[in-house]
Amino acid sequence: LCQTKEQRILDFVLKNAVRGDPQSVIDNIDKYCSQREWSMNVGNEKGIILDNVVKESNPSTILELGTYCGYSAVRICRLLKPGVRFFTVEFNPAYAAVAKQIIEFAGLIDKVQVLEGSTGDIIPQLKKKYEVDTLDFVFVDHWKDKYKPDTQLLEKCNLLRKGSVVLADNVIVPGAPDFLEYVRNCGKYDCTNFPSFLEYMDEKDALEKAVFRG
Ligand SMILES: O=C(NCCCOCn1ccc2cnccc21)c1cc(-c2ccc(F)cc2)cc(O)c1O
Ligand SMILES: [Mg+2]
Repeated sequence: LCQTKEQRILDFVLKNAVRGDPQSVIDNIDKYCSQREWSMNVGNEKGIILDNVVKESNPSTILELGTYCGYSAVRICRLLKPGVRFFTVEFNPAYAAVAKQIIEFAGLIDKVQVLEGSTGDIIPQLKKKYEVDTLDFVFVDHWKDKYKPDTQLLEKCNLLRKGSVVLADNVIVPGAPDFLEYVRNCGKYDCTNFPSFLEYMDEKDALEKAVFRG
């Protein structure tokens, strides 16, 4: 019996999507969350912007902060060439469990490492424990008050290089005002705002792209 919304989303995907077909996984999560139960996936409108930024960055090492059910992990990884590494950090073990099953069903689990824990603990481990040199692309989609401190932590840990792309969800709703002020005014990033809509709603939201100047 599916007790949680996340388990119901997983169940819908397992029943209705095509195993090994990432697009059908994406389409079915969007179908369930627009018709039955709203949930905080980046969604299709912002997802198309995410796709375009990923394609133009052509990244080899990617970090995602906030896995949730794995929707954006599937969206990003379906576009990546073989041999790239995708790390995604999830705080909530129940979300991580659902995400792993959805990523596996999509056929992308070999590219993905789901790291369970807090960004504050995991980011400082990336170089030594996970053999990361620098990150080409970071998708920021976790607690909105951690966007700024975690971006500063990425800098402090020397995980960003000239041209590293930091793409942040929800900079309008729920909003990340201190993050926006920081990346736009600290002088270390070239920023672009992409107006869009909150997933499955008519409310305005936006993504912010901040390219590290090195
Ligand atoms: O809250 C949101 N996301 C964050 C989840 C927890 O993240 C916690 N978390 C995940 C890894 C991780 C690692 N370390 C610490 C905390 C860590 C979020 C919320 C909304 C939203 C919009 C309108 C509403 F009326 C209500 C909610 C929309 C979104 O797109 C979101 O992404
Ligand atoms: Mg979000």
